[in-house]
Amino acid sequence: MSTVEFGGARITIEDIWNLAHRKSEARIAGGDARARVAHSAEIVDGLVASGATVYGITTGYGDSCETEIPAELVKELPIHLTRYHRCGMGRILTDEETRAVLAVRLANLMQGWSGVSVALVELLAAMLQHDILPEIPAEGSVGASGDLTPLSYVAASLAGESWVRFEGERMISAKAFAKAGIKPITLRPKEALAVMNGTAVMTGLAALAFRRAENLARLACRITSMATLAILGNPAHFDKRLADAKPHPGQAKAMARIRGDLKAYLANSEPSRIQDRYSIRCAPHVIGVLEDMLPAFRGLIETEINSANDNPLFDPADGRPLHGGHFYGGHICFAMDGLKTLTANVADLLDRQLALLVDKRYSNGLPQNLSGSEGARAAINHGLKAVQIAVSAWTAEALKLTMPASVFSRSTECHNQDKVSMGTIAARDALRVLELCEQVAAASLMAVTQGVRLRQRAGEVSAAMLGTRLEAFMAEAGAIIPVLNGDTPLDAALGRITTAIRDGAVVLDQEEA
Ligand SMILES: N[C@@H](Cc1ccc(O)cc1)C(=O)O
Repeated sequence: MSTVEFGGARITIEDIWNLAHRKSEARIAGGDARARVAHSAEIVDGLVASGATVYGITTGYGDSCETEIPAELVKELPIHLTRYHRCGMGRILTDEETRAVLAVRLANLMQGWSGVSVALVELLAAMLQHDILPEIPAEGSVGASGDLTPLSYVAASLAGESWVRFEGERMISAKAFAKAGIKPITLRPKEALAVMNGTAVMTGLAALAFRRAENLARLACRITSMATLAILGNPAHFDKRLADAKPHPGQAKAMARIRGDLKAYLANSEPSRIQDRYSIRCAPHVIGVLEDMLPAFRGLIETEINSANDNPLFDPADGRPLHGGHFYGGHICFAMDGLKTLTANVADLLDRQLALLVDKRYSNGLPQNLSGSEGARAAINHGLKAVQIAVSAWTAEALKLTMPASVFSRSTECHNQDKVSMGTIAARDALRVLELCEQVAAASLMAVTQGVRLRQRAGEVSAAMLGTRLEAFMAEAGAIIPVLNGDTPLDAALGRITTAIRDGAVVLDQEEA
């Protein structure tokens, strides 16, 4: 297993993905990184000893920042923060999502600006190593004192309170730690705030959503190539000269992938129509917007991962507390609002392609509903009729969720948090939209594969037209995509294909021709 080192090089989305899927192991870097963290904790110790007034250490939280905490109660303040914030509701984050959240928070705290101890970051790393996963309810964050409520479950579990999942069982974290041979910590001044007052939930979810969107963009190109072949469409729509004439790089990339897939088809066929409908001809223009925005989204997500985003921060140079608002998740919110709109548009594109494929009036000779049934029994078989209806439902649901979350800011917490990001809602929406998009992509994959198979059976697509790349894909995808010659329930197969897409197991050999 590879290692992701925290406190060393910049942490990437791929690092978070690999940790979330247990393909990598977390480790705290030695030397400077630990020293940085230790120094930050010493700054807090010094401030407490000096009797200085520091927000969240010697004051109440949020709007209660003018309440002074009696010196003898300063130590007790942190655990209170973890307790009163544990009012989360909704679904519990999945194992992958929870690991992503832990990993992002670890990356944030390792910056050395947050005043936490080495023991705390080591315990967070140990939770990842032992796979002790706090139960984090998804709802209750406005995304701008960071993710206070969901992260309170992480802070509480570090202190031995609150539920975790460990070795397939649900238990209080202290018990899981004992089983794993590690110890909970007593949260020191500032530590609960440092864990909770930041953007790690939305950012962890965003990292996962990003990877899935990236896969979806590639897959949508392959599905478009297969759909073009299935309707015997015109591969010249993806000509390099067209790409050069309007050179958005992401769009050009999508065009190049499709062109690469259809090289053999272009060389060995005559187009049936001078121009195909937009869902084919403009596919690179839909997928391309997503492709063009992904690098920008990556930049926003990775900057957030590699940032200190709580409050207050402590200047490592002179130990001064810096009171600011870095817990505000506006960048992640916009990335996720954008991502969900762009991915839902891809689902819509695939839904329209499927509408062409199942309809005899538009499919250029494919059987109605792509049914593979022949002879007298064809009358009782309905092919992918219901699958197409379902795809329309999934697409509509995805499109409905594209309402931007960021515009729903509302003043809360006695008007201390009077402008908030709602980034966590945007990230959750994005994941749900992706789930629906992956279902649409699974059904589309099933349909285009069926379409090409039917053409092969009818002798209308030869091996020369298919080319080696699509032939290999047909063989590989064929392992999970059933041949549909008669009506049969397709839910289990769709479930398997969807899971393979979500986990990145549908590997595409794409050449950008
Ligand atoms: N820490 C936030 C506010 C906050 C923290 C905890 C709360 O319960 C409420 C608000 C700030 O810096 O303003």
